[in-house]
Amino acid sequence: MSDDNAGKSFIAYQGEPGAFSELACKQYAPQLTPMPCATFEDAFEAVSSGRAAKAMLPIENSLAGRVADIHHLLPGANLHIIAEYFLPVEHHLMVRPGVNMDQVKIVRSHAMALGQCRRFIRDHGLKAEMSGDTAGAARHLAEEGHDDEAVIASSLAAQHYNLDVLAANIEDEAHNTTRFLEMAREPQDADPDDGAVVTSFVFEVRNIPAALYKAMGGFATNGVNMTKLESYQLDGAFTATMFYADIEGHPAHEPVRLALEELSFFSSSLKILGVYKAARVR
Ligand SMILES: O=C(O)C(=O)C[C@]1(C(=O)O)C=C[C@@H](O)C=C1
Repeated sequence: MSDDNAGKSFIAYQGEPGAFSELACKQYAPQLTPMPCATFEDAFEAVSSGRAAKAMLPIENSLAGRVADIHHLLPGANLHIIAEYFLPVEHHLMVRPGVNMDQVKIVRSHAMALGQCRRFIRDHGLKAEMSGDTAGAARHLAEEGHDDEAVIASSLAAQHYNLDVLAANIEDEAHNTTRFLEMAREPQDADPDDGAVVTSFVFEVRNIPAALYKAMGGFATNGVNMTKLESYQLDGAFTATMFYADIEGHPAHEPVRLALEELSFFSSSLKILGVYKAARVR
């Protein structure tokens, strides 16, 4: 069997079993076996090398905002976005069996998860400490934690590591949702006639007056809706900015084609990351 065939049934994610990313894999791609990876780079590499067919990666959350590392890694990853998936995220506070709330002083979790439960953490006077993923924090607590420590993670993680849930649904808002991107080695462009489509791309402009205004002009004049725009610096000199954008529509549609053409005229680089079915109408 070739390496490609060996990896065909796996979907890579960052974190340990019980992580929200694993939950997203199980819900969106139940036909594939989730493959835990220590870092985002490892998940990208699993797909590039053929050890996994796909990767499922969080890109943004309705409460805590963007997952910064993914935005930095996407442009150079040489993978393609083939789908998006919105996972409602419910957080639970869990402890070693028998521990009660009065004993808990420290809470550990992924930075994004801590950011989604700020109110609970503050109201209970807990000291927040970051860990690589929610489920890894749960495993660590179960294996070698102390009674003054708690973890914020999924109910799947509580079951997996046999922890007691002390408080359920502690996210700051009930709408707490994380948007995931499914990535693959080859593009799988959506059919232009198959309903709502998202096109994702990165582009670079020089840090000079009106550079972004000009780059965006074609989207305004052609009536193309932009649903996400993130910027980040490319070097320590702060002379060039990379932008990540999502727009509604397919490059085969005339307004999108014209807008992208105008963008490429005003930007120093433009790379389409994926053209895929919209999971939600924005
Ligand atoms: O730590 C996990 O459980 C993850 O899957 C990571 C992650 C994230 O990076 O945003 C995924 C979804 C939730 O928003 C919280 C954490």
